[in-house]
Amino acid sequence: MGRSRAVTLVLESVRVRRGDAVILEDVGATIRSGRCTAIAGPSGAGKSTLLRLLNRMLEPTSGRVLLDGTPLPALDVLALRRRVGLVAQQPTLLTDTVLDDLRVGCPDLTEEDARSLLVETGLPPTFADRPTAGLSGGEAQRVCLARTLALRPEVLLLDEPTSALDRASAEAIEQVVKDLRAAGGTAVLVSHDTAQARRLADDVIVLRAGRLTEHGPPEEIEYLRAVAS
Ligand SMILES: Nc1ncnc2c1ncn2[C@@H]1O[C@H](COP(=O)(O)OP(=O)(O)OP(=O)(O)O)[C@@H](O)[C@H]1O
Repeated sequence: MGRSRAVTLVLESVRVRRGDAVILEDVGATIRSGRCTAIAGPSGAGKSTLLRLLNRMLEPTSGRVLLDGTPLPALDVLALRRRVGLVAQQPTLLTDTVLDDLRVGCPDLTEEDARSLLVETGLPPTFADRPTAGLSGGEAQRVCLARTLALRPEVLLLDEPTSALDRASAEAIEQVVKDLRAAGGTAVLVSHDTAQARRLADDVIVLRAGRLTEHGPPEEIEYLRAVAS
């Protein structure tokens, strides 16, 4: 499935507050098009928060996020979320069967395409017929990934996509990221798995306590050396 084109996301002095708590402070970064960027850092550093800013699941308290130079609030939010698809750590399934779920944003998706999207994410094609109730966390997350891929996003945002998976299933997800990149798409991946970040990422952003402390190619990132997995 081809994706239309790669896009660049820019964060400008982004700050996120929740009550008195500062979750992100003065974060500035350019997420390059056609690349895979991994967001790394300790638990609670603000990684998921940063990811959610990139398709307006969350608004910054101050600062801006731009897509190809346009501030996100100037774009239609549903169109934005089709272009910049987020697969959350806690997946939400919306309908009764997997096939219906894959068709939520894409009603014309053929059964054949639905089954091949499932295979892409490491699930058997027969999964299309399964009820969504009772899926495991890892299965539900992969159905959400397949649902997002059905929209052919230009940017794929993945929050810990393999933390609940065995090695073979995780490899399927890593292949999805590689294929997207090979097709010119952009991926942003939150991962605690530093070996995975080294395998997949062209660029790594490190957050610590809400601040961006490192940004560059994996071989230059001290955090990946310090926290080897
Ligand atoms: N709605 C909220 N209200 C208050 N604090 C919040 C809220 N959402 C997130 N936080 C806090 O913001 C901080 C960053 O959360 P976030 O989920 O972005 O971290 P993370 O780096 O993705 O963590 P993990 O690796 O554990 O998933 C955490 O301390 C979290 O408790």
